[in-house]
Amino acid sequence: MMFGRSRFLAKSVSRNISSVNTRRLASTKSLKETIQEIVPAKQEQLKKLKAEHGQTVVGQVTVENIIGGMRGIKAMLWDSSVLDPMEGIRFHGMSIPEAQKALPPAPGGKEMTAEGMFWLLLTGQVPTAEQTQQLSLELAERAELPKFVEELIDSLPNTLHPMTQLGMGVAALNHDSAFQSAYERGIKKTEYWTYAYEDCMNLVAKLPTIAARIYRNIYQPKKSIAAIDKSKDLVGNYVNQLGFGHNENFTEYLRLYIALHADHEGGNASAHTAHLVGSTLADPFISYAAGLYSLAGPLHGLANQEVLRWQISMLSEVGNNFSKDDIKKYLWATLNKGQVVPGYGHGVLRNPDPRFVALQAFCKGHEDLMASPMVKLVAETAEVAPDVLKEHGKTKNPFPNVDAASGCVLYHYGLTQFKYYTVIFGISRALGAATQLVWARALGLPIERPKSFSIDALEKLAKN
Ligand SMILES: CC(=O)SCCNC(=O)CCNC(=O)[C@H](O)C(C)(C)COP(=O)(O)OP(=O)(O)OC[C@H]1O[C@@H](n2cnc3c(N)ncnc32)[C@H](O)[C@@H]1OP(=O)(O)O
Ligand SMILES: O=C([O-])CC(=O)C(=O)O
Repeated sequence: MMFGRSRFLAKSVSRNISSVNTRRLASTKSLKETIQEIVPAKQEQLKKLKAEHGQTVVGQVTVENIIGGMRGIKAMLWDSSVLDPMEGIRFHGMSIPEAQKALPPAPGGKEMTAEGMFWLLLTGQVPTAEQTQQLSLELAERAELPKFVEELIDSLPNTLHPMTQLGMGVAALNHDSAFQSAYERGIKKTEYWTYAYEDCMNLVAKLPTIAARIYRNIYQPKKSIAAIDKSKDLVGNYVNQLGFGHNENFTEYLRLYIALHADHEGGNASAHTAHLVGSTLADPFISYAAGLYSLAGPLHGLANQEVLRWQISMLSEVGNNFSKDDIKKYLWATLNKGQVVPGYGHGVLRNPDPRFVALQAFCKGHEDLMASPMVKLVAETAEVAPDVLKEHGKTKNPFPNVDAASGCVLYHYGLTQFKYYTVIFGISRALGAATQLVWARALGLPIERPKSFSIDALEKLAKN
């Protein structure tokens, strides 16, 4: 039944969206077979592009671009998603609502899944329900951690930030890296991607197991962790191991959350870091561990923890019967202290983030969430903040980003430990980073190494 429905939707979606020549409904092939089939054509496309248009100018670089963190410079190759400043993210050309319609849900669910998004990012194709279920099983079979990684995580003090712990656990997985050992053996460059793929599958499969262990160790140390259930999808198992398996709404929310945060083109700090480290031929585990530490900064992924910290403190000041005026005053107090309003602004976006919109739509579809003071406060803050930030006059984008919305539902459902929130983002971003790591090796992309300038050299260049 689901097979037919998703097939129909996928066909209509692929007719409506700008085409990439690889997009079509996936066949009955496995994920690896599907990628294998696409690799030669992509390699050829890139080779031709370089040979025929290698010298085409795509933009100019100003002194401001260089001083301003390279924002605005178009300088990265990233196939899986593109961010439009006004419209937001598209995954292989597919907007968020289109992906929500096309990607098959988990059995019994409605939301798109991590597996469906991973398949779309890696292949540019919409998988069938059977293919995503097959992928779920494959990931579940890879989910178990090596004993020494469990012991490493268990040995960490519960005062160590969950993101620091996550990065350590992920980096330690490189003990068994297929890529690293194949490189040491001396494999051909054309074979790199298959070993990178093997590591990336293990990375995606084991990340939630590490993340759940960290949660239980820190916040529920006396409870045992559920075993992996091979009949569940990646998020189903993760939620179960977190101890929230009884709450289907929570599971569905995390499916949406993890699919939505997966990829945000190449230049965001976490994806870019993983790509940069991977370009040295470091294995996918240490490449992504580096990406996780980039995600752990408050201007990037850690903003979701900061949002909740800030909204909790606002709620304790304004009380449950708050007015828009109370929120406005609190916003000004934050700004007047010289602090940023967490969850607002963006390096590229110039409109409300469609991921924020999708998460808010989830809340609107659930009565219990609409009755939650925290969910209500987050929604009303988003109505008030843009005008305040416009009046404040600094930020180029006064609208909410995804981090403004992501934590309030977790909080409502009882995952109140906001220092943990970025870990969930980290599980998701692996899908995009892993996609790039596989394709960068398949396309033989070189080590990344932009040129830098000293202030004196720039000054001289500008004066001449
Ligand atoms: C998943 C994600 O990573 S989404 C982003 C998550 N981060 C946050 O929500 C943190 C709050 N937001 C910010 O700090 C910023 O908007 C960023 C980091 C996201 C983008 O930074 P930039 O590209 O430098 O933003 P922009 O060019 O608009 O900044 C101009 C000025 O506005 C300020 N500004 C930007 N956003 C905000 C904000 N939310 N509140 C107050 N001031 C802000 C900047 O600090 C900067 O001030 P300065 O001139 O004194 O240095
Ligand atoms: O695109 C960015 O710079 C930040 C962001 O929203 C993300 O990485 O999801």
